Amino acid sequence: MIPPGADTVLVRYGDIGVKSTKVQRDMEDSLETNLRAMLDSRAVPSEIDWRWSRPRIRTAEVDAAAAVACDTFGIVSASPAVSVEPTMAAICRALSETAGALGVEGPFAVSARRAGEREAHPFTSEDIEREGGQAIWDALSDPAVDLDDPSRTFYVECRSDEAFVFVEKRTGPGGLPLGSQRPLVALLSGGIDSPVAAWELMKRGAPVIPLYFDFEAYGGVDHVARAVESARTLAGYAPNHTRDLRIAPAGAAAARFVEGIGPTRMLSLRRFMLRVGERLARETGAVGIVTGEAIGQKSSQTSANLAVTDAVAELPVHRPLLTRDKQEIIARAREIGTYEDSTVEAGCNRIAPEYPETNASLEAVEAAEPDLDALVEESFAGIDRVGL
Ligand SMILES: Nc1ncnc2c1ncn2[C@@H]1O[C@H](COP(=O)(O)OP(=O)(O)OP(=O)(O)O)[C@@H](O)[C@H]1O
Repeated sequence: MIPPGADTVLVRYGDIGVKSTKVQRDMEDSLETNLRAMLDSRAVPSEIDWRWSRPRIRTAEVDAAAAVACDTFGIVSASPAVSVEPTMAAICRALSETAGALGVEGPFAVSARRAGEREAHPFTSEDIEREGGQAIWDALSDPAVDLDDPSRTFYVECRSDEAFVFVEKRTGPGGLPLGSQRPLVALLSGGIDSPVAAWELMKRGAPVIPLYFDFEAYGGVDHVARAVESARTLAGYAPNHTRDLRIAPAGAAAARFVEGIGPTRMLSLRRFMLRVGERLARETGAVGIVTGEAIGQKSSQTSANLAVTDAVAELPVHRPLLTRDKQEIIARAREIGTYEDSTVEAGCNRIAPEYPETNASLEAVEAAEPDLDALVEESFAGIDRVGL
């Protein structure tokens, strides 16, 4: 719901606000840079005006700008607003026009916040709520007030230089600005889970370097295309950070594992992927790896098997979906727009053995495993980049 004449999007952040002054300032800089890049990449003409820890986006396209803000990591909520002079008359006029244009089904309430120097305004926030409420009452044909359970709340934010009227707070992702953490390599399969896992780490500020393994003869027909689409959707949240997908050839490794390893095959495959991921991390300055694994979701993801998988890695392996149920992951994938890219089961179905081990020991895996070094080097050397 957009007030008539809306010209500004008010933006709020959460976790950034509890940091020390210096960290907060650095994060605000990153947030502004990222927001600018997001607005530019989605072609929303706008200016960002940063005052009192509260970014304001000035634009004629408030709906589009609010949608962009709500896709920007670090932002908790955004409100399309109309800006007016910080006087009672101007505020009441804006409230009256907003109520007249949008109408109200059921009772309404006014919630006002007056900030800035006391002497800047000869009125309090309670005054705004009372007089503004009267202005709305007069503008409606069948008005009713319910401060505890309104069907619409009219918000007023009054600062010393400007006041804003708005009626909604759209929810953003929250988290921290992208780039406030060191990057991670994201193993991106094009399935449902791994794009969600990568997004969760991006939300906490870590840019990702997406890496897809092409199993060639063992992969599905459109696996590469789906991985590219998932990576492209993720890159849409990170236009100034993620610009390409790395594709590592993995057909030779898959063939070796299929021919030579029985029940522990998938664990060696995961260990191979982690090793290539680590090679890429070291080359790109990334400090860890992200996967979409969740405890017990597949035979390779039992608590015992994850321990064996991790034993091959020196860098930390982040699994933000570790404790999530599939339905929760699907809901998130729909929210962030990666579900459509990944609706066909991807990954390792053609490689999996008939009777996979669910409780492997490191000794058993290592005994069955060929020397990974050469396979890792070959795959790493063949990595290709696809622009997103
Ligand atoms: N082809 C691949 N390229 C890159 N990473 C992969 C690939 N296959 C699997 N992975 C990584 O290993 C994790 C576990 O593999 P699994 O077989 O469960 O994946 P999937 O079901 O194919 O895809 P997803 O986990 O994304 O739904 C994935 O979440 C992903 O991080």
